[in-house]
Amino acid sequence: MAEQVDVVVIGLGPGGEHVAGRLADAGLSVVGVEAELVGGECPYWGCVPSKMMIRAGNLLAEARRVPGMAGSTGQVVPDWAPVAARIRDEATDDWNDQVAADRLTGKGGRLVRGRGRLTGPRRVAVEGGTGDGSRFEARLGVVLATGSRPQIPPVPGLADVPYWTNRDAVSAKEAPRSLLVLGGGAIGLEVAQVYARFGTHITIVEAMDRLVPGEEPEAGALLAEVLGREGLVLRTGARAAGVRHEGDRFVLALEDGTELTGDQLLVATGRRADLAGLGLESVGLDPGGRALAVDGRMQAAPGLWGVGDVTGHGAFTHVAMYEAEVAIRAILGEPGPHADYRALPRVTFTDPEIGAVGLTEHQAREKGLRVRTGLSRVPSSARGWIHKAGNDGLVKLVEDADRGVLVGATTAGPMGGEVMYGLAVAVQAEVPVETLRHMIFAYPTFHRGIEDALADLHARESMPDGA
Ligand SMILES: Cc1cc2nc3c(=O)[nH]c(=O)nc-3n(C[C@H](O)[C@H](O)[C@H](O)COP(=O)(O)OP(=O)(O)OC[C@H]3O[C@@H](n4cnc5c(N)ncnc54)[C@H](O)[C@@H]3O)c2cc1C
Ligand SMILES: NC(=O)c1ccc[n+]([C@@H]2O[C@H](COP(=O)([O-])OP(=O)(O)OC[C@H]3O[C@@H](n4cnc5c(N)ncnc54)[C@H](O)[C@@H]3O)[C@@H](O)[C@H]2O)c1
Repeated sequence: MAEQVDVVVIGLGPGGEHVAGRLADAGLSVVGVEAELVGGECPYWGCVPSKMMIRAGNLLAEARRVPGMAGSTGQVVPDWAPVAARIRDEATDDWNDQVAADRLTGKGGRLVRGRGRLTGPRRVAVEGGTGDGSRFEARLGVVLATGSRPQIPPVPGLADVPYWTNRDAVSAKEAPRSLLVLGGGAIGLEVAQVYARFGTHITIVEAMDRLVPGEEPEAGALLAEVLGREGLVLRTGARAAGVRHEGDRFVLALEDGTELTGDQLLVATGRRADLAGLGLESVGLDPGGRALAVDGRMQAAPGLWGVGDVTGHGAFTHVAMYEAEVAIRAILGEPGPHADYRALPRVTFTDPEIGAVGLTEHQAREKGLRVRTGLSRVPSSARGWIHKAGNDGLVKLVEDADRGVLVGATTAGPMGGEVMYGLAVAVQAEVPVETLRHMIFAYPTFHRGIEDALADLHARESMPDGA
């Protein structure tokens, strides 16, 4: 017999936990089903521990910038032990989710441990865990918030070697002597730069012709220059032909015949939703898709919603939380806008940070917009010049020239992610570029680079093609 409840949430990462907690708070009877840890990837193996690592790596880099700027530091001696200890004790409670589980039950939600699967419209079965065999019928419906998992490329031999994913990279007890990194995107670059700062010899292999290929080419070029200066070996436009594990070493063969070796191999080649096993076919949906298709209110089918990485709108905690809010409103029957991704912000927390919002120049041109861009460099700004060591960065603006509004922007540099915020407002609210150009920008902030980029944009207005 299926137990009657109001809502079942399958997967309690940032998106699912938020939906379950808010709906329980609102007085609904809510069951949250979780196969691993309540809280999901972000707090235990993603955002939080990786940003603790980055904080530590950045401290080392700043200390190394002292000579010539503020005296001498003697020698900075990196030690991974306090980083690993912070991640174990402060971030993850040694990968124990009791605090998060109590947070949900404290709001009146019920936690069922196990793997959830749809068995029909508004029906869920749980397998494994302490909830094994439970059956639920959800009066209002089911929310799928099952996240994503690493996408492992079909490189010959890869499946047979003990490669690292993000989970191993954030839970390592010591920094490896050398690390091969497959993938020059967000995870690969954040992790690679940290470990390099702790003395690990890094080689990054990226299939596309530049780093962070989803972002502006100027951002990729900037990171390549900085990381190269810091001693990381970069192989862009390189395809892996095979992997083997010999003794304790990984050997990564590239298509051009080069063989790279390392003590560890991190595979960071993207993440994707795993729809198989969720029982989507029982509600007439395709379990073979790349992501769960949802409408503007996060609805995938009558009585079925999806939030977070599973929807494929951008694998970010802030997207999961945003989509959770949209779904919560839909389930509670509250008014509010549909999901809107025009000003989707993202930050790659390398040093320099790469902040970005909305469309890149390429994406804007692909959409058929008449595009004009403006660029400024952080070292040429007053604050960048004062900052000196570690001042690499740029601001790039992408304007829809016909409408006179920004549709995208990139802010790379010290605190690049924070500098992006004002531009996110401009993209979201469609603030006219003319209005932005006549604002007062505080002196000498990093965000004054936006004023310089706006001036560059204006200067290009008189050019023949406006580009
Ligand atoms: C190394 C790394 C760094 C990151 N850094 C950032 C960052 O700085 N900023 C940022 O915004 N994002 C970052 N992300 C991305 C972020 O972690 C994810 O976007 C976010 O966790 C997605 O939340 P979610 O709720 O969709 O899913 P997840 O966090 O993936 O959680 C899904 C949950 O569902 C559970 N589950 C899956 N299937 C079932 C099932 N059938 N039954 C029951 N439970 C199930 C899983 O066990 C998991 O707990 C990072 C990711 C990684 C890997
Ligand atoms: N700061 C953040 O917000 C943050 C940090 C880490 C992860 N994340 C999220 O997690 C997602 C996954 O991160 P990721 O770095 O794994 O993915 P990614 O999509 O950011 O980067 C993957 C990279 O691997 C490359 N690649 C793919 N196949 C390859 C192959 N066979 N050989 C060599 N290179 C290959 C791709 O061209 C791409 O550059 C991100 O897209 C992001 O949404 C966010």
